[in-house]
Amino acid sequence: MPPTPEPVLAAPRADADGSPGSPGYAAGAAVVVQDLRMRYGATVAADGLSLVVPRGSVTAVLGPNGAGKTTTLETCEGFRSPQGGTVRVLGLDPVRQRRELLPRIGVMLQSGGAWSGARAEEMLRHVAAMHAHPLPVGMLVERLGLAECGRTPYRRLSGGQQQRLSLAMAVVGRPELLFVDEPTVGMDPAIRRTTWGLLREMQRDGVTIVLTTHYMDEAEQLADLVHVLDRGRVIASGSPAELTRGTGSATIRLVVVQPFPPDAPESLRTALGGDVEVTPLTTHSLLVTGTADASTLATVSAWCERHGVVPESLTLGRRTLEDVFLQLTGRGLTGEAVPA
Ligand SMILES: Nc1ncnc2c1ncn2[C@@H]1O[C@H](COP(=O)(O)OP(=O)(O)OP(=O)(O)O)[C@@H](O)[C@H]1O
Repeated sequence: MPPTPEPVLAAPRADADGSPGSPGYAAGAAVVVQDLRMRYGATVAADGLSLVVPRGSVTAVLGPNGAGKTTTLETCEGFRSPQGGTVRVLGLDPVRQRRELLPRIGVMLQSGGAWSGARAEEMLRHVAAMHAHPLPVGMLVERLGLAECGRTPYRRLSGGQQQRLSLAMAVVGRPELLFVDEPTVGMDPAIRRTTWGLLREMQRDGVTIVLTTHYMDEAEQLADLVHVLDRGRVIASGSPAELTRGTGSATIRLVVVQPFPPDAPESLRTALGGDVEVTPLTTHSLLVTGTADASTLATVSAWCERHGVVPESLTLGRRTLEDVFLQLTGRGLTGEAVPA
C-alpha cells in the first residue's frame, strides 16, 4: 500500500491579492495597514501606524504591553473598524468584506474563542465542519498533544492546553493567512517547539503568518520580517538579522552584585571612548553596544576592578532584538523603564 501523504496545511488557491486599483494594494502584500489611528477614550492604541505583511512571510509584530499589537491585529481581523487610516487584508476591507475574508483567514485569539462547556475535540470537530477543506482533526489532535484532553471541557483545560486548542481551531480550516496573538504563552518548551514546527510547516506550504509575541527568541526563530511597535507606532522594521546588525552586532552585558554607583554609565562610557554606547538596564545590569569586542570586554573588566564593582557576570554576545528595542526606546520589552 502506498504511504499516506502528509496533509498539506494550506488549501490550494488561485492568487487573489485583490485588484491593483484597490486602496491599500501593494504587490505581494497579504496585509497593508496605512496610517491606522485607534483610541479607547483618552488612550491612544494606534497613532498613525503603518505596516506591510509580505505574502508567504512570517511577520512578527513586537512590542511591550500596551504598544498596540492586539488592537492592530483585531483591526486586520475585522473585529474593530479603523477610526482613521486604511487596512487591507488579502486585498479586502476586513469590516466591509468580512464574509469574503473570513473563510480565507485563521485567527488564534489571546484568550477565549471557545465555549466553556464544550469538550476540546468536539469543539475542534465543530470548527472543522464549518470549513470546505478542513485538515484532518485527528492529525492536529496528535500533532498538538491534545489527545490526553480531548474529552475535557474547555474551561477545565490548562492554560497551555487552551492555547493549543485555539491554535488548532485557527489552522484547521487551512487558512491562507493566519493571525496568531502570543501563540506560545503558557506552553511548556516541548510543545512550544512543536508549535514552532507547525507554523514553519504552514509557511512552507504557502501560508502567510502574522504573529505577535513578547518572546525575542520566538521572533528570531520564526520571523522573516519584524515590525517593532511602541506607543501605537512602528519604530523599526526589518529582518531579525537586519535589525540586530546595527553599528556593531556584538553586545556586552554586565551584571553586578551590588547596585552600580550613580555615575557608572558615564564613567564607563568615558573609559571605553569611541563609538560605544552604555545603556543601563536595571540598577544591577547594563549593556555595552557599538564596537563591542574582546578588547572592549577587557576594558570593562579593568573598569570594574578600578571602581570596586564586583561583576556577577560579564558576557560578550550577539546583539538581540531585545537589545535593539532597548536602544530605540530606553525601555525593555516588558515595559519597565530603564533607570536614569
Ligand atoms: N477595549 C479597550 N478599552 C480600553 N482600552 C483598551 C482596550 N483595549 C486596549 N486598550 C488600551 O489600548 C492600548 C493598546 O492596547 P493593546 O492591547 O492593543 O496593546 P498590546 O501591544 O497588544 O498589549 P499586550 O502586549 O499587553 O497585549 C493599551 O494602553 C490598552 O490598555
